[in-house]
Amino acid sequence: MPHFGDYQNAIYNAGLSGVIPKLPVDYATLEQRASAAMPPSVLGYVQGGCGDEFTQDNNAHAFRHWGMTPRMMVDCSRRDLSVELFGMRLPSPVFMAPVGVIGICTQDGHGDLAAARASAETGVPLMASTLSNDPLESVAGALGETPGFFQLYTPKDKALAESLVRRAEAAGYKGIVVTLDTWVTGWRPRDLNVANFPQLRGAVLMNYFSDPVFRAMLAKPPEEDGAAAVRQWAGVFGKVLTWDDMAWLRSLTTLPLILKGICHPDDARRAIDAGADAIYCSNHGGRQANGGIAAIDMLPGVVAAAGDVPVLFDSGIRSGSDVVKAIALGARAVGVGRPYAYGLALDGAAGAAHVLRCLLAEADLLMAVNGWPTIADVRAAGAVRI
Ligand SMILES: Cc1cc2nc3c(=O)[nH]c(=O)nc-3n(C[C@H](O)[C@H](O)[C@H](O)COP(=O)(O)O)c2cc1C
Ligand SMILES: O=C(O)C(=O)c1ccccc1
Repeated sequence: MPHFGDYQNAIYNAGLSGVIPKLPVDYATLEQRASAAMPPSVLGYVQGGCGDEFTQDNNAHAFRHWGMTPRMMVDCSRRDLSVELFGMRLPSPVFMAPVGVIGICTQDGHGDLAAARASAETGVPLMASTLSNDPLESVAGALGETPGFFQLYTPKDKALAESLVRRAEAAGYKGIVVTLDTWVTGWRPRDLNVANFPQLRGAVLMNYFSDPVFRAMLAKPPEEDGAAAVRQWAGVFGKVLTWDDMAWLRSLTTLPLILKGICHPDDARRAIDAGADAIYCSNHGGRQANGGIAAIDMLPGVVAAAGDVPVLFDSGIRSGSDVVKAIALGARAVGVGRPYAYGLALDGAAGAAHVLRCLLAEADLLMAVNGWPTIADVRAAGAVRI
């Protein structure tokens, strides 16, 4: 049976013929390489966060304050990293978080398709953002056998929201992720200092421009008057959602409904009472609010409140060990954000696939060393504050 950890052997064996990995295997070097290669405006948008980026830094740093105790003399020669989610069996607990500018992370402007191909290649699901350079149908078409999820930014216009969800259902996505924390953009000094917001420059709006409800709002089609289409987008982008909207959100789809951005146990309980199928604990990678608490430190409270309802997690995952810690703290599945965006920027689909394979290899080998043959064993072992 192949293991994710086999990627390590593949690297060492290639070294015997003088071949070293095209991209680094660690996040710090990957980020450095991406910083040198990406256009400064795109890099600033991806790498930056809210305020002085304390929350963003803390998201990653906080993993150092959680530790795990190894167990010996356990037969870990076969490992199984698969998890069950919404009745599907996923090969690993890792997914690609929705990242709305991956379209412009590759030089050809088709980073969304490249991410979808990386998903097809690795079996790591993609959460396809509403903000995409290719229509959600084309992205779905590149996912191969790997299940995909559609992330909805709920527009002010309900008919447009419904149209996007119908399209996602028709395209075969397996769940709808509604992001709650970004109806307005957080204060992002890196972007503000260069007055750059890619969406207002017309980037990554193809799901809107291809939507019949959106197009009907325009005097002229986006192909004829791009500036007016962007203005219309800015006017319609972000609906202020309240709990009163929950019944409507739930009624939008019979697919699993996942609420992204929940960090407070009371919000988790309320979402579940109102029919959410999963809670997605995330602080948007520290891009939205510079509140200070690392997302991983809020995960245990959300997991306790959610009971049997699956909790997904992202914000600060930089390594396989981070993945394992998040699972130990109760996440059913773990999202990766910036790391795969850098992989895309440096080497397209192959770069993203490499980043994911490295994370999975490290997670698998950590489980092997620490005596946890399955994800259930990781969860049972737990993690402690150090
Ligand atoms: C450049 C960028 C764009 C993002 N766009 C979206 C988006 O369109 N929808 C969404 O729900 N989250 C979006 N996110 C947030 C990610 O889904 C995720 O919460 C975050 O990246 C996790 O933190 P990490 O990048 O530090 O791992 C974006 C994040 C980044 C870095
Ligand atoms: O950049 C982001 O994090 C993001 O998701 C977003 C999307 C649209 C408007 C503002 C922020």
